[in-house]
Amino acid sequence: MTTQQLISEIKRKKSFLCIGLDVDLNKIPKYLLEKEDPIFAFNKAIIDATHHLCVAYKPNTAFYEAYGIKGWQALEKTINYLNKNHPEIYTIADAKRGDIGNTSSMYAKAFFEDLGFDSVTVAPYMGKDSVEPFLAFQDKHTILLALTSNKGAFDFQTKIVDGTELYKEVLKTSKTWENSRNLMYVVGATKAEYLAEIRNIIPDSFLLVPGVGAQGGNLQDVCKYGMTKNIGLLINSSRGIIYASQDENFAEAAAKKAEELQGQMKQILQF
Ligand SMILES: O=C(O)c1cc(=O)[nH]c(=O)n1[C@@H]1O[C@H](COP(=O)(O)O)[C@@H](O)[C@H]1O
Repeated sequence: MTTQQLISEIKRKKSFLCIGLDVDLNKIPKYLLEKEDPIFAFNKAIIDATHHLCVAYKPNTAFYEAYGIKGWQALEKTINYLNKNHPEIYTIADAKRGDIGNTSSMYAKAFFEDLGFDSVTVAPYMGKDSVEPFLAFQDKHTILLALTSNKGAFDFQTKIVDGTELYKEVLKTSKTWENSRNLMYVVGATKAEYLAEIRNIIPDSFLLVPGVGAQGGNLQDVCKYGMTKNIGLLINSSRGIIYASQDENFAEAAAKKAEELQGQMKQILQF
């Protein structure tokens, strides 16, 4: 999907919500465990109940890899279900990959060609030649970790290197890479106060902003400092939406949580 198509969908749905499909078998309703594929059954119910409220879904691959071959098959069924039934929805493989060039090319093929995701999250630590193989794919986005939502972000990302914070160096340098127009960036919702300075470096790029909900990030603050004339934000919530209830009504409960966030987004988009 192109950035322009994503912007059009955000305007049409009055939503820049991304729902994280981080499926933990210990947290889903017990009766689903009897199904042939509990993970896919859970995802399908969540997608069916929430697709009109969000513009993106983000399965974090850890939650699938943890269940071996069955988990990977559930991930494949989930992306196929989305691509077939809701091709207008933007899909993010949250895999946080990045390796030497020829290995990164294989990661990119896995997520863009084999699975057919619109985007994948990538760590910048190994530099230009580890990221450019992802950027080479047309109409696919590479979402680079810039300033993450966790406490450990202060271990390296905010350290001063050659007079500037490391995460700012990541933002600046990545703009010089080939096909950098295909970049988006991760900035944690818990770091909203950093967004004004981040926007000085990347005024127009889309940001994936996780950390609203379970991690305590605030939607209004993120929008105040991070929103652009083309919105420029995808706000993710995973646990705060998908585990709203462990009863049979779990999908309805998730939709209610998604609707609360989407309602706030609709208000913000009016101004
Ligand atoms: O890349 C991410 O999506 C990500 C980056 C980051 O800085 N912080 C962060 O929480 N995430 C992911 O976003 C999701 C957040 O989940 P909840 O805290 O349950 O909403 C998880 O899949 C995390 O792995």
